[in-house]
Amino acid sequence: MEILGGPHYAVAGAGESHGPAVTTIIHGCPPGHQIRRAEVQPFLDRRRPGGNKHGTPRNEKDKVVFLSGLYRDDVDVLLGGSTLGVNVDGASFETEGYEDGFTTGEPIAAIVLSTSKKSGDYTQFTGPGGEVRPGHTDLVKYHQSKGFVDIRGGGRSSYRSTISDVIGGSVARIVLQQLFGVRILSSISQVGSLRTSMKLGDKLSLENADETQRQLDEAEIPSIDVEFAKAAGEAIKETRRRGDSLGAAVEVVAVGVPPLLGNPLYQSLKVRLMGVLGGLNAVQSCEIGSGVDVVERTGSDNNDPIRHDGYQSNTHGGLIGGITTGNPLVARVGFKPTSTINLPQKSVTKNLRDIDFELAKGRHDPCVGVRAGVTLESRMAIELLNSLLAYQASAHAGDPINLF
Ligand SMILES: Cc1cc2nc3c(=O)[nH]c(=O)nc-3n(C[C@H](O)[C@H](O)[C@H](O)COP(=O)(O)O)c2cc1C
Ligand SMILES: C=C(O[C@@H]1CC(C(=O)O)=C[C@@H](OP(=O)(O)O)[C@H]1O)C(=O)O
Repeated sequence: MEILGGPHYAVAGAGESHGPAVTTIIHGCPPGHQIRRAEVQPFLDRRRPGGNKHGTPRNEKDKVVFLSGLYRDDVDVLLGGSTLGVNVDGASFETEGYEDGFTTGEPIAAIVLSTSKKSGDYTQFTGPGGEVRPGHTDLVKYHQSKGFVDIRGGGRSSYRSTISDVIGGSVARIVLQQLFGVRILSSISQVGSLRTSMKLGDKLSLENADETQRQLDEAEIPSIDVEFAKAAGEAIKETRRRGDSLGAAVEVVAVGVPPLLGNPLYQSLKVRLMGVLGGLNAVQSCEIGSGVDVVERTGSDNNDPIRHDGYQSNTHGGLIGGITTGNPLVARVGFKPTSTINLPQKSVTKNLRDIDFELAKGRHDPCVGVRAGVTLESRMAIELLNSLLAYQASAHAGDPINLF
């Protein structure tokens, strides 16, 4: 089953890129946490297509409506904002969504409508004679589903599916911030051969998290290095003009992480984080802490010295033995250049006839790293909250369980 996180905090999603909507259900959110729709929306705004001039020209507003799992006695506040309307069999129905309520522990459902589709752009991919984009899922999905596949916009394989990751991750990070002050940010550290001169993991602290997020939001592309962001923006623009695309690397860092979370071996937080970050669309690498740089070091260079008040450096990236140390969790994720490009390529049809492939139409991201950060943060939040709940369920360290 395709579930993100779990078994304690889990996010299920449904919906294809050109379908009517993306639906999300969150299981296992503990009760008593205030969730305001207006606090979740900004995370979706960072993910949405059309939100950054260096992303896809598809422009979705991606407004979220919450349908369940929240409550408060003051129903005017609970219902005071969004509505959801449908027209079926000639009749119209409209109802309120939840705007501001407390989690009840019941499943939280949410919906985001898809309203800016150009499905005609995908006719060249239709049927057994349909063409295959090298690097996208067209060929494998067609054969895996025995031809019964929604080819429009990449269907379920589209980055659009990560709306669910971001809704589930937003609720998780709000809960983690309310409980421990945890903050999770990301910064683009490389575009093509251009690299940043600074690392988010070296800069981010609980004290500067708000200011750092503001800088990231204002930069040309979300990076803490403003000069790099400008140069990278130019490189992306120029590459898109030539019909090509660029790869990128994104750092994702959590601060305020409680220590001792995570299993030690086969379900360790290292396994799970590398899985969810490394498994995101278009990702080809995921490093923790100093990552691949450790290969060239000696133990004496690489070990983080420890004093009574903690680790004095962070090559380990917040995880030892798959368990959090309380240091910032640091990961660096490498993205391939977008596969759908406007240059001629060698390919096949779905029934394996050789063709010279050329894209007829379409709206694509020229560098997927530009919009990827918030989804990496969300996946990290989901895994962290799941580990926290697992710890609370198994550590027998809490208060005695009393009814009266
Ligand atoms: C932020 C983001 C945006 C993306 N946008 C596009 C896009 O516009 N066009 C495209 O062909 N692929 C895009 N992708 C990549 C595809 O979703 C991905 O390559 C595809 O699902 C196949 O998965 P794989 O590359 O992990 O093997 C995007 C990925 C991310 C992370
Ligand atoms: C729709 C989104 O991004 C899409 C991700 C995507 C892909 O192949 O992953 C391909 C493009 O789809 P389309 O051709 O339908 O516009 C992007 O625009 C989104 O992020 O919500």
